[in-house]
Amino acid sequence: MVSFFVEKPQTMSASQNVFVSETTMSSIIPNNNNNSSSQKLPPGLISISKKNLLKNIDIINGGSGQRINAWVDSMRASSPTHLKSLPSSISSQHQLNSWIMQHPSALEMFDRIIEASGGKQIVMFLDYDGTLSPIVDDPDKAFMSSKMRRTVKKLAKCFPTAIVTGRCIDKLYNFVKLAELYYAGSHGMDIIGPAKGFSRHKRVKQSLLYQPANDYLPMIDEVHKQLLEKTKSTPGVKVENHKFCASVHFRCVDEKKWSELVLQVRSVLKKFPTLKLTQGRKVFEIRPMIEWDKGKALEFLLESLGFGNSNNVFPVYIGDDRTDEDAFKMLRGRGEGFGILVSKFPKDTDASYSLQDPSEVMDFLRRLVEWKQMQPRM
Ligand SMILES: O=P(O)(O)OC[C@H]1O[C@H](O[C@H]2O[C@H](CO)[C@@H](O)[C@H](O)[C@H]2O)[C@H](O)[C@@H](O)[C@@H]1O
Repeated sequence: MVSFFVEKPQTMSASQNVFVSETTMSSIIPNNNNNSSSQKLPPGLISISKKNLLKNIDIINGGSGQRINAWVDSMRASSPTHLKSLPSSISSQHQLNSWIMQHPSALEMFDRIIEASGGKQIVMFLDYDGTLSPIVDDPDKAFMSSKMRRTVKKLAKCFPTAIVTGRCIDKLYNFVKLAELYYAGSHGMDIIGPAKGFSRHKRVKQSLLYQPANDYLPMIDEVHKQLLEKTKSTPGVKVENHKFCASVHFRCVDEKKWSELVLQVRSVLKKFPTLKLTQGRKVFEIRPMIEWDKGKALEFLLESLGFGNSNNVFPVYIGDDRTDEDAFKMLRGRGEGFGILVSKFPKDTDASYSLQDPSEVMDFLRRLVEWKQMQPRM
């Protein structure tokens, strides 16, 4: 259930408090909150196989120690560098090589990628944390290097470029400071287009494109407040308000305290049945239970750019996180463009290529800029 390499991203529903493996969805859980046993899936409601439902039934009924352990296992698995999450067989060079063969380096395959784009309009989608900036302990210090900023600025001159992130746009903009980009903050629930004016230091007014979770604003404020209060006794925890979602970081929480943290988070979420919980890199993400994610944001942006029904577009999405898988999957489904996973470790992914870290991301973006600048102007 929790092996990092074989499972798709997991979602924990706040309303039902069950683990849901998105790979095994088959039948639909009746919505306990409205006593409906209808088989119709309301927007945002998740489905789960009967087998998994039975397996997780004790969570619905209050949860046992065993289930709390499942949460903790999943927290361990959220970091591929965590030794306990690495099945021993994966450590073999053979397995590693075979993963790399399936997800070759986007740098090494650069020429083939350009060939595949076949003269179509390349549109760039970039995740922020772990993609444009290195992962650090303090989320408030996840600075982007000036070299990376200059590279992204040049990239945006060559191709429409968007940053798609779990962070809220204001916090993200403080790091990126590029008014010429599209931004999809709060996991794509806050989308804005490039500003007309430019300012390096101040966020100038940008055109608002889309906010599908507007109704949830007061609820996110409230859940953020309650999470802060509830978790304050746990050393190292960090709770962030990202406007349309909230994050509870456990990167700096002693592993011995993880089950305590799970209980704290769960006790708050029980009161918010229309919020769901997903997991990123050593972080719980609390999000509205609506059918919207980074993949939907990508699709929305392509449509806004005029490529809704066009086959003359080649979107490239670069990201490192479980939440980026929604965008990778969307691209696979559309059959155009592809995803690039930023990871040094094998992961189950819908991305086609890989890059090891943000410095390789920068090299790849630079090569794209150089290639574009060498093309004859149309
Ligand atoms: O979609 P992203 O741009 O990748 O944002 C996802 C989360 O990123 C941040 O957390 C991650 O980066 C932190 C700084 O390096 C790190 O300390 C943390 O462990 C990572 O999970 C951000 O703080 C979260 O709120 C975002 O949801």
